[in-house]
Amino acid sequence: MTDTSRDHAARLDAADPLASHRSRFFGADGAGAALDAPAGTPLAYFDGNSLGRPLSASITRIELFLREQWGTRLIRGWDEQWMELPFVIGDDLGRAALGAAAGQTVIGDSTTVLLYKLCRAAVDAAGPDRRVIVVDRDNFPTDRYVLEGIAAERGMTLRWIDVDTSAGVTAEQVEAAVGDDTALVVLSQVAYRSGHLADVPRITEIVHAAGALVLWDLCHSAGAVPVDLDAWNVDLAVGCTYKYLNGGPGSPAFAYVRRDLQQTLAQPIQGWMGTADVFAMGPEYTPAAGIRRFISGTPPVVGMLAMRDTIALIEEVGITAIREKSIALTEYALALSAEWLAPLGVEVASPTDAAERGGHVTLSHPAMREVTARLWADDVIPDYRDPHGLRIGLSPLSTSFDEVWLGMRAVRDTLTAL
Ligand SMILES: Cc1ncc(COP(=O)(O)O)c(C=O)c1O
Ligand SMILES: Nc1c(O)cccc1C(=O)C[C@H](N)C(=O)O
Repeated sequence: MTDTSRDHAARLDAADPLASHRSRFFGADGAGAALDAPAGTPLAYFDGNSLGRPLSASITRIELFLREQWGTRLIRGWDEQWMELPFVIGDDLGRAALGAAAGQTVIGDSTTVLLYKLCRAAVDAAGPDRRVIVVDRDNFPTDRYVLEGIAAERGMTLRWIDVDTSAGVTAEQVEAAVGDDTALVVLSQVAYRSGHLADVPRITEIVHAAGALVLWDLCHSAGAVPVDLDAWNVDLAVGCTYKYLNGGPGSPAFAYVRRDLQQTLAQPIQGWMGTADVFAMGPEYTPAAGIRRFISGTPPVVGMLAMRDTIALIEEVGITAIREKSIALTEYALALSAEWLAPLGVEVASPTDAAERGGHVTLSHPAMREVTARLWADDVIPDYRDPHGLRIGLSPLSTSFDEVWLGMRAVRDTLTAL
């Protein structure tokens, strides 16, 4: 039996070693609704896995940038520091949250565009007998669509792994899907619908044993679950920065390319910023050595600023402590669901074992689309994903147990009132 009282949520917050970090996020101080937040600030925000809250430090950072960097240094800023930002921030992110040594992570483009660039480069580097790309049917739409496009462009075949929407891809399924015809496998570490956490090291090993490359989509993992790309011998990875990294709407994505692959991969969008000598402006494209070759055009500098504060915070707190809080939050949401929502017919559409779950949980009921619309009207913000899924994203650094309690109570009351 879970203690469903609000006092219990307060006790969990009091015992939470990460609780103080919540007040560093704009509009999220205190427990539950922020006392001094602008009108319309959510009572409970369960969508940090779609768009994270801003850190107050980022508001200051962006304002200062406008005044002291763009406004003052103007074009000189490129030489002084902006040109290197994709690599400087990439290295910071790699160190703080991806287990990636310097020189392998870059910030730029959207996840969709980086995914295209790396997947095209990977399949073009495969031998002529490797004409198959393996992907799961429940991978995020952009991953599936990008691969459909690449397969059509390159005359390749997609091999689909069937996955239940409340589960995720297993090592056994990947083992059965790969072979000596496989060029590339593309999977998400945390499934966007169910929150299933894939066994990245084991699956990576299986793909390598078949002689193929693997790309991991880390959109729903970076900043919420431990990632150890170098130690796991991952080939390629991409991910969003506007979710658990709080980079802001449309902030540029990150790409990881293992060092020893960088010289052999040719990415398809050959732009001047990826060349060996950008301002030589030579007659033809000569790719830069190293990770620079994976960028194409001018770095989106303003969009890269806010994520710096979260990356610094992750480094300060440590991803292990963040994961512990994340597990405690999802366990608490599931416990409240068992007490309050299961009797109303709600089912859990996420792994119940915390070791197999990322930072969000999905609760299923035929009325969830309608419930989500009503919750939004009441400033309680989860999101809805077919079929029937209320997705509850619990960003570990900015979410309190009291916020979970308030939001889950609102779900219960909304469902009851239908
Ligand atoms: C798992 C996953 N992959 C890819 C994307 C696409 O990212 P973007 O729209 O920034 O290209 C998202 C989010 O939108 C996502 O959740
Ligand atoms: N990128 C988004 C957007 O521009 C609008 C609304 C939602 C998003 C998201 O990121 C959705 C998210 N990737 C998902 O897992 O569903």
